[in-house]
Amino acid sequence: MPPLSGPEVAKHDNKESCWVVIHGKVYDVTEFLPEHPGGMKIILKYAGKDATAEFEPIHPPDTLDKYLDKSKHLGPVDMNTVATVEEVEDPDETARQQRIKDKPLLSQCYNLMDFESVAKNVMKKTAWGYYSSAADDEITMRENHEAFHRIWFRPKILVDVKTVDFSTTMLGTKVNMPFYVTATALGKLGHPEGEVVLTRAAHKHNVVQMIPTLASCSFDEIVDARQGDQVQWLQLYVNADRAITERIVRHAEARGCKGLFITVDAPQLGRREKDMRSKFVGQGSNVQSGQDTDTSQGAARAISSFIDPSLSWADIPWFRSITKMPIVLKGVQRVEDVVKAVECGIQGVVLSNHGGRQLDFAPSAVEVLAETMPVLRSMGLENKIEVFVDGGVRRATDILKALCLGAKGVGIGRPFLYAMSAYGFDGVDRSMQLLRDELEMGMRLIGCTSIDQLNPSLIDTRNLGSHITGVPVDNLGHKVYDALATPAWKPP
Ligand SMILES: Cc1cc2c(cc1C)[n+](S(=O)(=O)[O-])c1c(=O)[nH]c(=O)nc-1n2C[C@H](O)[C@H](O)[C@H](O)COP(=O)(O)O
Repeated sequence: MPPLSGPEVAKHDNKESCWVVIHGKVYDVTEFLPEHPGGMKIILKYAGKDATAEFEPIHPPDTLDKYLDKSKHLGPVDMNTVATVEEVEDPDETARQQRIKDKPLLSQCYNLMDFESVAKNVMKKTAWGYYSSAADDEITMRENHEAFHRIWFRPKILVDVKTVDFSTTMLGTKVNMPFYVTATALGKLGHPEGEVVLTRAAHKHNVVQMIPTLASCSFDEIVDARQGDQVQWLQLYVNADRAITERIVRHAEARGCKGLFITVDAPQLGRREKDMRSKFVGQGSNVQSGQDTDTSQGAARAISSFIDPSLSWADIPWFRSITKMPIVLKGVQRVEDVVKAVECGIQGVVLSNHGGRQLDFAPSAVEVLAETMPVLRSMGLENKIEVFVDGGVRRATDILKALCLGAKGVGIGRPFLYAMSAYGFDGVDRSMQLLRDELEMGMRLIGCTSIDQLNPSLIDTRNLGSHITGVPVDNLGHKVYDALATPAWKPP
């Protein structure tokens, strides 16, 4: 059968008959329109045209094979005859391209915040809006980082610190540094290759990568990018259709994942206004024409309608029945739930508030950690469960403070996304090298030569719980902090 022609495809450009072109193939998405989590508008914008550029960053390549009935796969099209959506000349985009050309040299990035600063300038609005956004007033996102500033060290002196070793183990895996690449969705919003860039950097530095359910790359692409005995964990959003969840978990175990991290702080994805705004701005033409644009759908809300809000402790035995992987609950926010996790036979928890992207005014992970570890020790449970933290970690001193409090390891999210978005693999590689250098310096200066020497006596947490205490001015953080991304309207 000869390929379809562009004019033929262009006839199907409405709600009654909607065909799109993706990677040179035609798909009839008419019946799917009302089910699209991102709403109908964004598909109809590309009806009868080539939608590849819009589709690619948000959807893993196997999405259509997995979720669109084969009868709707209409076959190849002659791409020379296909209309594209003429993007109106966007002066902002022209200016962004110039900022990319003018960005600092990679060697001029000296810390994780430097990458955030560059990323803010070079990323597309939608990508920056999605990565940098957090819930409501973003108080918890800022508190995550500021809480570390309320912890001070009590360093030891005259310790032979000639040789320092900051390797450790996490869920039985030996890693070179006590942090891992945590799960963050939609990697291709920041870099055309997406999460496999993080896979390569994690391999080079022998740290673990947590594969997100909502990755832009397919799960198998990310696993196939693994090298040697590199270890990966799976982050799971539980689907209301448990058969789909079971299939995902069993496949991850079969592909060699060494941990199942069930995200428990997101029965519904949080309300992230920068994400919503930038999605709104992303449909700028609607704004200019005064058309009503669906602003209820940031990227987050649009891609997460499958998540099951009914997930509960009652589901834990079922999870234990379908996998032998260690199970970790990601997004635990109070010590009572850590104790309950131990009672349920769970191997680990990540104390986390999702980078502030869920419940605003949730406590910082490090504050929950300071509350949790003494209780576990008093109950003789500290060795029954591995406790990880994530959120706001931007310095090796943040990592060392968490380990002194008793954390097994630390997850890092946005910094690696920003490094990837600004400089690709080289950016993530340098960010991990910078953390390595800071870890070595930090261990030496607090007088420790190995991770097992880190303990609560090396820190002063008396102010940790006082949220109104004056904290050192976080100049770097304030400089890059972006309260509004780009407002959907120009203030008068
Ligand atoms: C920055 C970011 C975080 C996301 C994230 C996406 C981005 C862009 N996404 S989200 O779209 O649903 O919100 C996920 C996710 O897929 N699953 C998850 O468990 N955590 C998700 N998180 C939370 C992440 O795993 C860490 O908890 C958080 O990033 C730690 O804070 P920092 O960014 O300050 O390191």
